[in-house]
Amino acid sequence: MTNKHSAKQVPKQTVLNEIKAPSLDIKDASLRYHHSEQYVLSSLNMHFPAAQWTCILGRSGCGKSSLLRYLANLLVDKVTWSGQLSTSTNLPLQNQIAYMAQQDLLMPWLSVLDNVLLSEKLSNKSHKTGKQQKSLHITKAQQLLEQVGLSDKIHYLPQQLSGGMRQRVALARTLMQNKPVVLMDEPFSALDAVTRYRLQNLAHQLLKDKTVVLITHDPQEAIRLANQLYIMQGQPAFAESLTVPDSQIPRSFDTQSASLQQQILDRLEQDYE
Ligand SMILES: Nc1ncnc2c1ncn2[C@@H]1O[C@H](COP(=O)(O)OP(=O)(O)OP(=O)(O)O)[C@@H](O)[C@H]1O
Repeated sequence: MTNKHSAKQVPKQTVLNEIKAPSLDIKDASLRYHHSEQYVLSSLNMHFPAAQWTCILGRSGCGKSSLLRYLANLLVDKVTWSGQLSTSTNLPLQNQIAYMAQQDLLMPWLSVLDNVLLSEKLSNKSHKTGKQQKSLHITKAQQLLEQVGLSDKIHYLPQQLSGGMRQRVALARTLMQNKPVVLMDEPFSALDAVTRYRLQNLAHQLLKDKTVVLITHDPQEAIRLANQLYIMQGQPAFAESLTVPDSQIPRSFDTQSASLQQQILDRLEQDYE
């Protein structure tokens, strides 16, 4: 077991996208932003099973993004964290993670294609990549853009796209990274219902072997995709696990999922009282 973002070095030759997806465990954790007296998270216990989808729901402002950003190593020097964060592999977590933020974070001066290729380009700067490898990356990026329905927009700049299209570019960029752990913060929120439905299916198919943590405000989305479902509630927030139906994912809506949806809404409503 490895403790959180440990300084252990990954061997240079290690190809991260070939690493088996790890499970993640959080034990009795708390998180507080520096310059704030309030804890955002407290007594947090969560288990993200290897190669499965964990969905997290919770009232706006309860700390879901803070948790994901901490896991993505984006809150260094900004928060005080206590508690245990461990993974089932002996590798630093930060090298295993692809993170898709709530805002698409696309580079405005880069084309859609170059935005999707960005992480490859950055890593190519440190590891020399041959022409053949580069052209494989471009083909893969084009395929992903086709799968998210943007093959006719690959040379557009982000400002020429709608919010939902930008979200699809961000999804393609996340898939392109091919990391064993994928953290997604409301990845489908700006999409129309049918595009959302299709991209949920696509993401599920393409992220089959990954450990996925997905934040959503949509109970139906969580029910469709979750192997494991948490509701974060309280202030500071803790996480409660809810049992999901033992059915194939992505789930179709049936009486069992309707009853889970009611349970989720009841829990969420309680948190506003
Ligand atoms: N950089 C920061 N410094 C101080 N406090 C912060 C910072 N970022 C977030 N917070 C506070 O942490 C709490 C949790 O915010 P967070 O964005 O994690 O919530 P959330 O559950 O993701 O909300 P939403 O569903 O609206 O995205 C909020 O009270 C917020 O004001």
